[in-house]
Parts: sequence; structure tokens; C-alpha cells
Amino acid sequence: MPAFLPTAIENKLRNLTSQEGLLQVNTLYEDAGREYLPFVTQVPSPCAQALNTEKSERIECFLAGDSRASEVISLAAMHTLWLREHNRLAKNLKMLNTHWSSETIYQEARKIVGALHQVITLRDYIPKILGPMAFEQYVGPYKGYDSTVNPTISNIFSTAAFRFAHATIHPVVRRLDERFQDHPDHPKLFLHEVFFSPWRLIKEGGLDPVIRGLLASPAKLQIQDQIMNEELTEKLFVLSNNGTLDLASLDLQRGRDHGLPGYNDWREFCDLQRLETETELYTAITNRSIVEKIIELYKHPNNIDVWLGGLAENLLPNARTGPLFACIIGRQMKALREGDRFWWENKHVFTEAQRHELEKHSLSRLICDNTGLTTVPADAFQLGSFPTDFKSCEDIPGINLEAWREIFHQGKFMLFFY
Ligand code: HEM
Repeated sequence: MPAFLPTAIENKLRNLTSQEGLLQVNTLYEDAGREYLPFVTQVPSPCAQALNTEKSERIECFLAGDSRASEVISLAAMHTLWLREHNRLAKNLKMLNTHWSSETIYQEARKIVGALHQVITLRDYIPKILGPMAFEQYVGPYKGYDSTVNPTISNIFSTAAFRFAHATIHPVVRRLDERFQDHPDHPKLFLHEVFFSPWRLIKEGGLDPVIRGLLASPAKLQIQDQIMNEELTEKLFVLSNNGTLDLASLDLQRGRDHGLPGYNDWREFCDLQRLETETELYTAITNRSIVEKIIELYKHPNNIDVWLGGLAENLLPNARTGPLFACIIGRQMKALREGDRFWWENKHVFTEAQRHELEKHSLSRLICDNTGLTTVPADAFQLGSFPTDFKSCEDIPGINLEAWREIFHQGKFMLFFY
């Protein structure tokens, strides 16, 4: 869920009658006692249905902070985890601080969820994307809030660089049983079978098999001559269009539509050498046939679309990006952190004791707390094999909410006395 939601959407997502500051949940379906996201209210929604579904049995698109939450079932599963985490935290905060109003609980739970998202993204995910050297160079350690930094998302980040991940998407979604083997009842699916298909979560085993599949399957290899697969270039489904689309074409065309300067201009922006000839291009992209194809199509390196050029670059060591995208993503991440007055590590946002607790959290803990999984990898972003690289949830650290207990002391409440 985006950190900043327009109030109208936020009010639709909240359960305003609960005393515990909860988010709305699905009132028709449960996942072995755990919540699903609510459905959108405008029905029939455009989401796909199982064959021969009766009108009364329809599974609509999920309602979340972002209308794309149902794009693929794995993304819907992630949104659902965060919904469950908010409600879990809110219920526990209410038990600790029975005098808190529903509004206070909602805001405190939301603040913790935002912080956990920041911890997981910047500490556990981004270093693996940029690689250790570029992370150090462009992000480095936190030095506090800087009011001169503009934290807004740049055009180049959202329209090109962060779309690097479109080249990491596996064409197959695996669903696994409790032993992390292919699920006997729910076989693997091609991506096009899970576009806008929330029914596959609700009717086919809930979140757990999908989450296990995400934890125990590799991302697609980023090979220079197979950047994207046909599930995305021939069979993509989006809500704003009736037919199937090509994500690579959308990415390229979106860059032009947004007027992004070309590949070489962005290299210069990042203090990287401009690559003016075919021979110079080989220094950044070693695959000869790709360079030849690029030159045949674009004629001169200055014409290369930045999304394509950035994606084709050789990856940095232990990274999922080349030098150009590592620079752009790294700078954006640093600005998001330094320019955010409410960044979780900034002074006075949380108490020291609370920061200490937040730091213990991880995506693996989020999964332990909100699904039926009892074993997970210590680092959910690091692929391991089951059971060797998996740990019991009992050994995965988590937050102790005692740091949020408000104590009544000498006639007044002491905030977060710990
Ligand atoms: C199956 C997985 C995914 C699908 C089907 C998908 C599909 C799409 C589509 C259709 C768009 C809009 C394209 C356009 O019209 O310009 C888009 C935008 C985008 N995608 Fe993905 N995507 C996926 C995964 C990812 C991942 C894993 C990331 C990053 C980690 C990512 C980052 C982005 C970004 C940054 C945008 C631009 C968003 C904006 O400017 O509002 N996508 N994606």
C-alpha cells in the first residue's frame, strides 16, 4: 500500500466502526481463519472468473490502496500480508493500551507498518538489487533528515530504472505444499493464468501455497538475449485494455511518452562514460549479437531508449542491475530516505527502544505472523533449498510491542515509557 493515500481511499479501506483501528477485510471469504482483502464495490469487476462461475459465486477484484493489487496473485498475496499485519498489530496495540481510541491505534499501527516496509526494502531488498559496491556508493549509511532533499519519485526512476524488475519476472507461478514440493492439487500456472485472477487465491488453497512458491523458486535469470518472456510480451493483461499487451513495448513507449532523454544522456548524468561507437558499447554490454542488433535498430548509441540500454548492461557483481540503473535507483533510494522527515531512523519518530524492535523485523517474520507457514528462510530475498536453508518461525526474531506500551505515571500518561 502506498505510504500516502488520498483520504477518500483511506476511508474506504478502514473499518471505521471497529474499536481497534482495523482495516476492512473480506466478509465473504476467509483463508483458514485469516483475512483476505475486501472486494471492490463496483461490480461486476473486470477480474477473471473460474470457468462456469455462477453470478452469485463471482470473485471480484480486491480492494487495496493500489488498483493494481490484483494484477498477479503473488502481488495480491503481498498486499494481503500487509493487511493482516496492520490488523494483527492494531489488535495487539489495543490489548497493550486499552485506553487508546480507534483512531490512535489505527495511526500507530499504520506508522509501524510504514516503518517495517522501509526496513525491509532498504536493508534487505535494495542492496541485492544494486550490489554491495553501488549500495555503498549511492546510498551508504543514514546520516539524518535533510530538508533540502526532494524525496519525490523521479520520472527516470519510475518510467525506466525501477522497471528493471520486468526482466526478473519468472513466466511460471509455482504453488507448493507443506513440504515445499509442487502442490498435488494446485499445479504451477503460467503468468497469463494469474493476471487479475483473485479467484485463484480464494478457491485454490489461499495464500500459503503461493508464498511457499515465492520463497523457494528463483527469479528469472537476467540473460542479455532473453530480457523478457512471452508471458509478458504476448499475453499481458491490464485493466485499461481489452486485448493482450506487450510489457516491453509499454515500457519503451512510456519512456518516449514521458520525454525521457536517451541512454547516453543518463550515463553522463551518472558520471559514466558516454558510449559513442559500437566498440565502446561492448564495454557496457558484452553480448555481441545484442550490441549488433541495437546498432542495427538505433543506428547510433545516442538514440538508444534508456530503459533498453540500462536493462541490457552487464550486471554489477552480486547485483541485479548494471551501472546505470544502480546509479538511478541508488540515488532515488537515498533521496527517499534523506528527504523523509518521518523516516523510521530519524530522531524523535520512534523511541530508541522502538527502533531497536523495528530493526528485528523481516519479510520472513511477516510471513510467519500472517500465514500458516511454520518454516521460512532467514532472509526471504535469498533463495535457499528446503529444508536445509529454512528455519523454524520460532527462531525468526520479531517485534516486541511492549516498547509501545504507554504507562500511567504520576497522574499523566508517559508516552512509550520503556
Ligand atoms: C508479474 C509481474 C509484473 C507485471 C505483470 C507488471 C506489469 C506492469 C504494467 C502493465 C505496468 C504499466 C506499464 C505502462 O503502461 O507504462 C507496470 C509499471 C511499472 N512496474 Fe511493473 N509489473 C510487474 C512487476 C514489477 C516489479 C517486480 C517491479 C519492481 C520491483 C515493477 C516496477 C514497475 C514500475 C516502477 C512501474 C511504473 C509505475 C508507475 O510509474 O506508476 N513491476 N508494470
